[in-house]
Amino acid sequence: MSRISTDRMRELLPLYFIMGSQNCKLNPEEVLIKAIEAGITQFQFREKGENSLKGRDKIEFAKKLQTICKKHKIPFIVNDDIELAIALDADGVHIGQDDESAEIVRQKIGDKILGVSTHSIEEVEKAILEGADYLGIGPVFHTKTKKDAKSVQGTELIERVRDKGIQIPIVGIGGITAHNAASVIKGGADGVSVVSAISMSDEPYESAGELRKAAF
Ligand SMILES: C=C1C=NC(C(F)(F)F)=NC1=N
Ligand SMILES: [Mg+2]
Repeated sequence: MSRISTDRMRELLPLYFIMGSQNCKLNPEEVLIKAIEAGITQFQFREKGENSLKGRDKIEFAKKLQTICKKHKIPFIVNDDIELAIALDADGVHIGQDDESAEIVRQKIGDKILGVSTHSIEEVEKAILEGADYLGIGPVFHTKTKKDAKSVQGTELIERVRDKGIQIPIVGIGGITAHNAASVIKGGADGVSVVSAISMSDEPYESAGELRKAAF
C-alpha cells in the first residue's frame, strides 16, 4: 500500500466527524451510524478527557465503532493513541503538537493516514516536511469540546496557508455548526470537522445532514 494521494485525502475531508464516549448525548454507536447515513466522509475516534474510557473498555469501544466504519467504508482515524491505531489496524491517526513528532509517528504507522493539528505557519511547514497527509487548523470558532483549546483564530491561518500557495488538504475545527460551516470552506479549508454539533444533537442524522449541505 502507498501513501494516500492528496486528491483522495481531499475527498475524505468534507464532513469529518470526531467523537468519543465522553461527548456523546445518545448511544455512540447509533449516533455514528446516523452520521454515516447522513454523509460524513471520515471518522475520528477521540476518547480523552474526564470520564473517558481506558484500557480494555476503550479498546472494545473502539473496535465497535471501527466495525461500523468498515461496514460503511468510512475511514477510521484514531486520535493520539498510536499504539491503539496500530493494534486495530486503523486507517490512520491524528496527532497534536503535544504528541510524538509527526516524523516518529510516520515511521511507526507506515502509509496510514496521518493528520496533524497545527496553529502557525511554522507548524504547518514542519508537519508537511514530516509527512502529514492533512492538517487540522483551528479553533476557527469558540469551542466547548476541547478544554485546552488555543485562542480562536477564525480562518485567518487557513487563508494565510493558501495565500502562500500551500495546497495540503486542510480541515477546519472548533465550534463549527451548520450556520458557520460555509465560511470555513470559503476561507480555504477542504472540509469541516465537528464534534458536538453531531455528537450532542438530539437528532444526529438531521444535524449531520444540515452540516453536509452547509459545507458543500
Ligand atoms: C485536536 C484536533 C484538531 N484537529 C483535528 C482534525 F479535525 F481531525 F483535524 N482533530 C483533533 N483531534
Ligand atoms: Mg493529541
